[in-house]
Amino acid sequence: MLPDDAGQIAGEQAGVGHHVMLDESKFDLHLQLWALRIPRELCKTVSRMLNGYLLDKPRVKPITEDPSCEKNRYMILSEKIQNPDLSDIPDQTLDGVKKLCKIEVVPYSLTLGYSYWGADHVLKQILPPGVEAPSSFETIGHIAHLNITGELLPYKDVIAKVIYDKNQPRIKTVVNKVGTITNEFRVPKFEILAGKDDMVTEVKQYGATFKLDYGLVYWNSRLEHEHMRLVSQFREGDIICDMFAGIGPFAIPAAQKGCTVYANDLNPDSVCYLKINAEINKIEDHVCVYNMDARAFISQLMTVPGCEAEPESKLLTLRTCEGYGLKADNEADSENRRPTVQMQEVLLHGSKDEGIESSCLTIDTANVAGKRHAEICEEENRSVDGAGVPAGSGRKGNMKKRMKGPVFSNMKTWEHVDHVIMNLPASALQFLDAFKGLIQRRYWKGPLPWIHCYCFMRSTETEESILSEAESNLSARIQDPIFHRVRDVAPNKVMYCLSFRLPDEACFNEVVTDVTLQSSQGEFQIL
Ligand SMILES: C[S@@+](CC[C@H](N)C(=O)[O-])C[C@H]1O[C@@H](n2cnc3c(N)ncnc32)[C@H](O)[C@@H]1O
Repeated sequence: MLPDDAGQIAGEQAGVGHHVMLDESKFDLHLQLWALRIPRELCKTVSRMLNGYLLDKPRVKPITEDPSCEKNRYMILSEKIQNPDLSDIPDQTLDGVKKLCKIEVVPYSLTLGYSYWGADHVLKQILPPGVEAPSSFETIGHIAHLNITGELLPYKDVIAKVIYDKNQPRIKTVVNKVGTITNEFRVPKFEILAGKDDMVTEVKQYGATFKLDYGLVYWNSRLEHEHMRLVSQFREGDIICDMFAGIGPFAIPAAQKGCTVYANDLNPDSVCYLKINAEINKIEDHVCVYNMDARAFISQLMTVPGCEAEPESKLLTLRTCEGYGLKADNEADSENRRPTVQMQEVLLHGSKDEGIESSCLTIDTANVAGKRHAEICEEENRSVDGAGVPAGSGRKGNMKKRMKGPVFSNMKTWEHVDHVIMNLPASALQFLDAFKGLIQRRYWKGPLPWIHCYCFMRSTETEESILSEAESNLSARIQDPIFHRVRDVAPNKVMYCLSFRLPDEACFNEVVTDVTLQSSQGEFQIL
């Protein structure tokens, strides 16, 4: 199909070594054809009559302008019509045409160039025999993500150029993943191979829009179905904690569904885009964004703040002291009764983020009213320790915004949460220990949360071994675990979602937490 010297393309280009150039002219295929000059008004009828004898090539129209006269058209004949006497066409067909008009045969040259051929075809010519062209690439907005390794590496630039050329204007940037992901934010390193150096893009998933910098945050379009599968299990009004939220592919659709979402990520860039996405999708009132380690995050949400715990604490302090033969110091200063997990800076601030800083401050509690009847304790929460309340920069303007109407701080996450999402498959199982002794029974209302913990299962592992790891980290038996196979990540590695109801014994802390007691020798804490 390609011109005679096309066979040399691979050899020549491979010979250049690590910088393979693409000579587009090598792909030109010159065809010497015949065409009929036909009055334009007869073209439709004649093309029906000549069905099977006209040029039949994808993306090439067999009827074209006659450069010498605009009243006529050229009808390009197929390559199989070799002679200008048209002896390759049956007389009967030709007679039919002749009855309509005089037939004039003209030579027609056609060049099918580089732009004509598809990417697969071009790549096949470029790569040496036996070297397989990349069959597909991941698309993230305007970015094409390639994973070129091994024997294809010397051809990476030329492959990228072909993919760019053949997919523009949709694809504007072609990148290649470099090395394996080692950083905790799960962001690969990329090199830009073709197109513009612009990693900020937008993707759509089930009606939600996500803006992201593909070079700075984690994103995997292949998880789209999983995001939706999980969110479909949530109900309007549910309270969701997303411990590893990324830029929000669970959090945003959950909020769109009317859930109240506490979304956290350690990567400040992910958090920045999470807030932007909450804004873009107009659900900033339903998403409260945190930027901290997942353990600290869940601990902070589940810890009963001092203002709530105080009366109980005093009572329990007395009881405990009886048990331990200690004298309670009910006058112990309020500082010491604070939860051991301290409030951390949550929202990004600075002028850049000002517009979205109030994103979690005006939640419509009507949505959750049916499920939660939280008392308003906003001021106390803030003044004592603010657990469960996202901290702002402390600037006056923000405080003002916070005072308005029903807010996220009305929520008492230490009383109820419906679902916890843990999508950090490489290590989420190890984070399950964060739930040990976290929830206080006397404050909790309703069933314990569902935990959706993502993990990888290697060929040496089984559902039983994963479950046993989860149980060991929780220090509790898991009842009725549900394993959902998410996707095959590598030949011997499968991503799973392990869902289970947090077991009672994993989390309830019967003994007083964070209550500082005074012994005769001095002060100590029971944890
Ligand atoms: C596999 S990604 C999942 C992101 C998102 N849930 C999704 O489905 O696209 C894991 C995320 O966890 C974040 N992460 C890693 N370690 C963390 C930690 N210790 N605490 C909180 N977030 C963490 C990373 O920055 C990353 O965005």
